[in-house]
Amino acid sequence: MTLRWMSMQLWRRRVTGPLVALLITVLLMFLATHSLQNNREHDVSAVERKAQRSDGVMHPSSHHNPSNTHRQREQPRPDSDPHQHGRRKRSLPPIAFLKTHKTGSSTVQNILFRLGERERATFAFPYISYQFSYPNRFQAKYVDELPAGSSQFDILCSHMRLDLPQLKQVMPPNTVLFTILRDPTTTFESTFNYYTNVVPAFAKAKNASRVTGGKSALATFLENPDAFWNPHARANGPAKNPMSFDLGLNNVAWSLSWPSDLIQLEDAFHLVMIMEHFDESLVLLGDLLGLETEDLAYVRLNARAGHQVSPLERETREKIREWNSLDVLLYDFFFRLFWEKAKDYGLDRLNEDVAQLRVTRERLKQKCVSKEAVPPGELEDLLRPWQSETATIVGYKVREDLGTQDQAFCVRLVLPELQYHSHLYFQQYGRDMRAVPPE
Ligand SMILES: Nc1ncnc2c1ncn2[C@@H]1O[C@H](COP(=O)(O)OS(=O)(=O)O)[C@@H](OP(=O)(O)O)[C@H]1O
Repeated sequence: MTLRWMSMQLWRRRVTGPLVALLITVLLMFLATHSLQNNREHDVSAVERKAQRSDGVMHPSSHHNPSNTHRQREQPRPDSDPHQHGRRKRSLPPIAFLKTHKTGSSTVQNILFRLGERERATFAFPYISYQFSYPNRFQAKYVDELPAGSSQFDILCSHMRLDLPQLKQVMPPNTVLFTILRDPTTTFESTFNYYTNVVPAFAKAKNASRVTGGKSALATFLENPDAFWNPHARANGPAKNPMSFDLGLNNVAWSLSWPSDLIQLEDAFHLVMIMEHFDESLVLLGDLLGLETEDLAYVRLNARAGHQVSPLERETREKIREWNSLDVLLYDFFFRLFWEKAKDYGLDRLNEDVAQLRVTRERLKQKCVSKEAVPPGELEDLLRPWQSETATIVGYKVREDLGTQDQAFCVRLVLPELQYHSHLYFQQYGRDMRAVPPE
């Protein structure tokens, strides 16, 4: 069975699925009309409740934020709006961003961090450290408590392995859920090089490469991945089909439920961004969330030093695609869906908005950044991205001639994930984050 064939089957299901749903809806409408004619005393409030329940992607049966424990904010913040539980300046919908690994997700997260901080959103942070107990499947109990005065979580955007029903227990019903995917070849290459010492399958290949005379760890691994990979080792999750793994799919092997699991994801996600079309993705995101162009401006974060990234040879690319065939399927599926959404938005309109975003992005970069691609050794602690043992991650220097307000904005624009996370956590809870307990 070829990937192209499987991809076409999935695509056909997408087209036939809505047709079947339409037929069922027509049938139900007919039956409902019939029943209404026979029963004039039908329960209007039940219909309203149903309409409210179906108004969004999340339908939690037991919400993590029980209203019976709701505590009112004792001292509303200065710009409070009584209609928005005294917190928001704007009506931003609740947001859940599935932060996939090595896909440009830290850049997206930084946009959400800035937005959330400015809008005084309540973040759903991990109970411990920066991730929701990754690589375990997400559980509602991995989320820290709702802070005093907040009635719901507004933004969740830390790394997790997705479990939709558990996520629905945490976030409100009208949450906008989105994620980002990247070409499976470069995703895997980046994952391998960043996590060489962390993922056991990769570390084994690295050790083996020491005796294979000059071959890189990646080349050694790709020659015979199964020799290094134990699918039962917990930390080996990202070693094969890392994006499928993060989305909670079976990443080990194709299974009969895979297509329907994928369709479920399609139904649940409002948008799946494509890293190779980052700006187009942001424009669609901005449209979903009602954002201004300035809100979407960014600098590329968490990038490896240029000398560590060399173009992959054709044979290597093919081997990576073969090893990660489910990620190829996943990516191709959402790539097509992305361009369907882009067409619905209007391609001319999209191009215009992308051009405007790029002008804004460039203007803000000129205003804020004095030097880019700065090696970690030259950066002060605050602006130094976390370094893996096997990859050098570069950062930015901020201009020194800025006024206080501009400096506050510019530092946030380039602030690495861990520093920004700690800052927001402290701001939200008035205490430091919990560290991972020693094993
Ligand atoms: N806007 C934009 N456009 C293109 N590429 C981008 C962008 N933002 C981040 N990146 C690249 O994404 C990689 C880092 O991804 P993540 O931030 O998701 O990594 S992490 O899992 O949070 O560690 C990392 O890829 P590699 O450099 O190949 O490792 C970044 O360079």
